[in-house]
Amino acid sequence: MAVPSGIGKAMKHLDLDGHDLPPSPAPSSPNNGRKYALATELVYTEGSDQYNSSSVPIYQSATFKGGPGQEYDYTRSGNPTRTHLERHMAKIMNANRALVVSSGMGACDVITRILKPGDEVVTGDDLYGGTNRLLTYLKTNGGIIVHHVDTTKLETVKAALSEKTTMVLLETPTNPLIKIVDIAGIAAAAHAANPDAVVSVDNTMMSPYLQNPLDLGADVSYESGTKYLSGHHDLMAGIIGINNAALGDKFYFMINSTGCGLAPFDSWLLLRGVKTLAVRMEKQQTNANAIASFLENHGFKVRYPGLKSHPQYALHWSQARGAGAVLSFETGSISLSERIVEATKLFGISVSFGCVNSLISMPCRMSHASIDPATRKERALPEDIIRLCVGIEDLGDLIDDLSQALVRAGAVKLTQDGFIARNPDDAETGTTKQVVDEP
Ligand SMILES: Cc1ncc(COP(=O)(O)O)c(C=O)c1O
Ligand SMILES: N[C@@H](CCSC[C@H](N)C(=O)O)C(=O)O
Repeated sequence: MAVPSGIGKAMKHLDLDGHDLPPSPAPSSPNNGRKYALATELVYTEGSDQYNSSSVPIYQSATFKGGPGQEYDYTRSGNPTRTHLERHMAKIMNANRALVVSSGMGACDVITRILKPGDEVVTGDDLYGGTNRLLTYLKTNGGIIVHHVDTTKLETVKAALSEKTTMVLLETPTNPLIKIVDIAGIAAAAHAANPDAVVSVDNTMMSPYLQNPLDLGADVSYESGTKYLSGHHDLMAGIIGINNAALGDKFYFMINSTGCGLAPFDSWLLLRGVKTLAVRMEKQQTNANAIASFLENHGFKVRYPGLKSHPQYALHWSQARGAGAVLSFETGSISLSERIVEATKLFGISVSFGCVNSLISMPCRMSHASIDPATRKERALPEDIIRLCVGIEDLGDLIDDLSQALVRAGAVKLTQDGFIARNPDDAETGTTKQVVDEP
């Protein structure tokens, strides 16, 4: 079968020792030839096969015949379906090049593999548990110095930066405390401290539909494609977007060397998912906004950048186009939080987010359980925090589900007007402002 026109162009790739490598996906052109609004670009792809197939074929082949000089030889090194996805992702991430790998953590691994013993990393004090786990491993086994600081405070970040800082790793909004980090401010400060510092932003909580870190001065934008990009929790993927060609080549070298490039079928599935990102995200954030207001109006401390009460509301909206669909709130009691989580029906108890169906979780028991309790306490991660990931279901059904769960758990009571009100005096639940249970 002929290689689809428009997919991949042969280019020479040298490995780090200067040897020829099999051809890798070509970087897309600067500015990516974006012609339309983002919602259109998500759907619109150029290049097809000799049959003008509307959906790019799945090149389910490990090898390609032909010998030296051909565009593809082995799927670990490059595959037409993956190339098509990488071109598409580069376009929507405003990147010169995108690389797709087997998971979000795979992307983080590829990026951090450029670190050497003695290098310093500045990162946040609220991070996805898996990212924290990888950084802890690098600190313990790789001789990397990792500074966890409050990245919401530019001065604190500046104090941690130096000419020894080789990487800055940011999340914004952070998972799960939904803290906002000034991408442009930190990128400028990092590059002032060390012009070669690689500023990497984990964009998982926003997706390229809502935020483009490369436009704000980041060197690398990466994310878990397992979340919003795929949208259906049916695949794992990680995406890395870069503008710097040399950095892109280093990352490609790591991907080819370690074999973590995304498989053809998953590449195809992700391409399909990305096409509906705009409609899913719009509906998800409309629902999330309403749910955040509903909870806030009933006395809960809600963390969501769509709420004016968010302490960094203005900063968030200066760098993003929406609030996303993940919010967290506290109840004041671990056992109360557990009862709420167990009482919902539409909100499924599960890790992850960005999916069409709504999810509920207790991060300290689930997504962030790998951060030891002492560190969670030190970093002020509340043990009772509940995270909601809002899907595309009917808003009325979602609010009804949450309402009945809050009532059944004893967190609220129905007033004469039929409204739900907080019930802080409930003796059985003890819903005080303090966390009363031991972790
Ligand atoms: C913010 C964030 N970054 C990265 C990851 C890692 O992604 P993956 O699960 O696809 O490895 C996750 C979740 O797992 C996440 O929540
Ligand atoms: N057992 C997994 C937990 C995955 S958490 C997935 C997602 N990032 C989230 O925040 O929910 C692990 O240990 O990594």
